[in-house]
Amino acid sequence: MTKPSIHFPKDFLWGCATSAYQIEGSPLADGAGPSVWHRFSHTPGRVQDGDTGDVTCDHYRRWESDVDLMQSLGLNSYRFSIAWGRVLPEGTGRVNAAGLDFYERLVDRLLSRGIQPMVTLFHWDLPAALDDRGGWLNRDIAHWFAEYANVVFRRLDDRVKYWTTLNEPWVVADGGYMHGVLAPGHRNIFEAPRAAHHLMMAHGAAVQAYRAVGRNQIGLVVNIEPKYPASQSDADLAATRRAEAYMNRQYLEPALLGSYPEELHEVFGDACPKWPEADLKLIKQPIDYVGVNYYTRAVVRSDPTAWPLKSTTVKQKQHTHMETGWEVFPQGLVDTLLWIRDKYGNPPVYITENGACFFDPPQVEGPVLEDPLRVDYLRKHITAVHTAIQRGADIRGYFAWSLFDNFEWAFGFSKRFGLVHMNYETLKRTLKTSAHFYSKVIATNGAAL
Ligand SMILES: OC[C@@H]1[C@@H](O)[C@H](O)[C@@H](O)c2[nH]c(CCc3ccccc3)c[n+]21
Repeated sequence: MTKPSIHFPKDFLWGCATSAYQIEGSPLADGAGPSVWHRFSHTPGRVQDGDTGDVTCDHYRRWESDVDLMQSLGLNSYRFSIAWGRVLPEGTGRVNAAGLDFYERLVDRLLSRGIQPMVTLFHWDLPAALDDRGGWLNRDIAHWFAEYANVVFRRLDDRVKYWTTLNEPWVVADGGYMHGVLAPGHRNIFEAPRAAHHLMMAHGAAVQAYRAVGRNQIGLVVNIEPKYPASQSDADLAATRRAEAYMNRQYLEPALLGSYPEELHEVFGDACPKWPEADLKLIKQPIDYVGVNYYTRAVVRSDPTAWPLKSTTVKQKQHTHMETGWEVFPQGLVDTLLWIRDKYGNPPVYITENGACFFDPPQVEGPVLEDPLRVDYLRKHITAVHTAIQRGADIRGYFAWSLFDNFEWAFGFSKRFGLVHMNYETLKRTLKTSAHFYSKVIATNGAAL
């Protein structure tokens, strides 16, 4: 039987995603202020092998040829983030013209090559000067973030059609304040829900500010990892509900519904704050789309000794090279997209990140580097997106994570997610077979799957 031909919607966005601290390098160039990730990566023991974002892909200096590479792949869109500290070195107040100019030139070159920018305002690299004032633990950060957002909206909204306020507030709150494995490295269950709440207030304040000056689309990007119970026991079912509330609903529901899931009381216990209704009204500003970052699923088992969720995830069969062994599970993406369709009124969705790191085979030099496992991963997950579209989910774009191998936060350069290989000594970019595969998928709007 011939394979049914796959086609995506006519104006579907096909892109790659990156973030400022992970690819730019030159973190203090041209008047930029340091971020919490500059400090964190320069703190011994925080990042594997002592890696930092000082150079990484050197995109801050190679951006012109990098945009040309994106064009050669046939991308019609590119998701990147703006480093807050390049624009406002102290986080508020003084604007650093050179920083804003860099992003304006990048946007102009993307548009000249037929590539739509999707711009993230915050992808974890908070200005260190604001962390010194309490950072995400200070309620004033909602105003600080809206001030920064306004500076960028006023300069670029005539050319940027797709804005994102925050990338993955869950990772910032869980990694940066609950477990302390990401910047700013706090391990405190009383801080985590407050950081989470202030992140969402900042999101709301920026969306509210956008409605006064912006004419395009703005949304929130969340990481969703669907949770499946390891058994049908009451304990495993309850643990799965807690895990789903803590990661997948804690941010989506205040943004879309104006309320927090009840299960958070079980997670945070007496650390669970009570928030004024006005806060939730601010957070629930109407947004134009939901950005979903999907990588894997979690099979959840109750574990009363595990902090703070009293649950653990059960390792599955085929998984990627991520330390936690992220399972390759494309059905989880279908389930996630249909869950959003059904539970939140079928909002417009972009898959703002999807990808995998594998132990790619030993890299021999040459025009193309073989990465068959990544090709298989992308094929299965892009097919999953198509399945969800056929079943009525309103999916409008897909961004592969990532364009380049890059700085993978606390894992440093040890994890490679790129469709394009990065040689960190020579900074040579080399396409992998996954880049060629993705180019064909884009050129045929999905038919080449
Ligand atoms: O780890 C790969 C990428 C990062 O490089 C991006 O900066 C970040 O946006 C991003 N988020 C996720 C998923 C977050 C997650 C972490 C832990 C467990 C489940 C999901 C994966 N990634």
